[in-house]
Amino acid sequence: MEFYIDTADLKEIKSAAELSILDGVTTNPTILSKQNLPPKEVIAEINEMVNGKVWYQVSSDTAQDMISEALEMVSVISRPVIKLPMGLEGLNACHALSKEGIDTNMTLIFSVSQAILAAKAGAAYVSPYVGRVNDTGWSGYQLIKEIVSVYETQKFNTKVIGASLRGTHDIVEMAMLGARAVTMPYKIFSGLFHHPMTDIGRNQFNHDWKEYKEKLMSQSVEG
Ligand SMILES: O=C(CO)[C@@H](O)[C@H](O)[C@H](O)[C@H](O)COP(=O)(O)O
Repeated sequence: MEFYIDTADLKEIKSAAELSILDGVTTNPTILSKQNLPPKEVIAEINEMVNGKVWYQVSSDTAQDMISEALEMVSVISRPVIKLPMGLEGLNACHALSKEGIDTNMTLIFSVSQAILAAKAGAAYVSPYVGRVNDTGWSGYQLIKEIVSVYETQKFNTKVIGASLRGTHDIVEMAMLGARAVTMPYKIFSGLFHHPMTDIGRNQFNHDWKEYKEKLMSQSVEG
């Protein structure tokens, strides 16, 4: 299962990149708009910091413009994944870029039919927006389950990446439902390691170990 952080914040990326389990960084126009630098510079900096895939989402309107925008970004990324918004133009651009051997992701996926089209267009990944589906009163988990099942039945190679995830539990659900990848805000990523019982257990072990060593020391002094 691949793990990505969904951010363009360089401090967060630096800290996450220190962990060997990180597979890369995903971005979108909203995430990049929070930075005060031109997108190409931000993406190039992220690429320097990360030993993994860097995802860039095009924001042009036509397939031709999406392809040009993608190729410009690909020039500054070692392992690029180009995100294309679901729709006719996005699908055509996905097909063309995939044929050129560039990894693509169809994003803004809210239905199984969209996921099928993305796979047929050659997308390497599809991003169903789990949290946003849940927000509308439908089940994002059910959507993931159905897409994973259809991909297995049809033997599509496209990987499902759970996006718009809101908590640790979402990551566990994605793993259980068969999503091949997840992307999450830094806050969730850094929280995955922690559990209060782990902290209590570690403190207890450290305390007992210290007492044990002190006891051995005092015995050797007495002896
Ligand atoms: O689609 C991908 C990556 O495949 C993500 O970057 C995706 O854009 C983001 O996870 C979502 O836009 C975040 O959604 P939300 O938390 O704002 O609802």
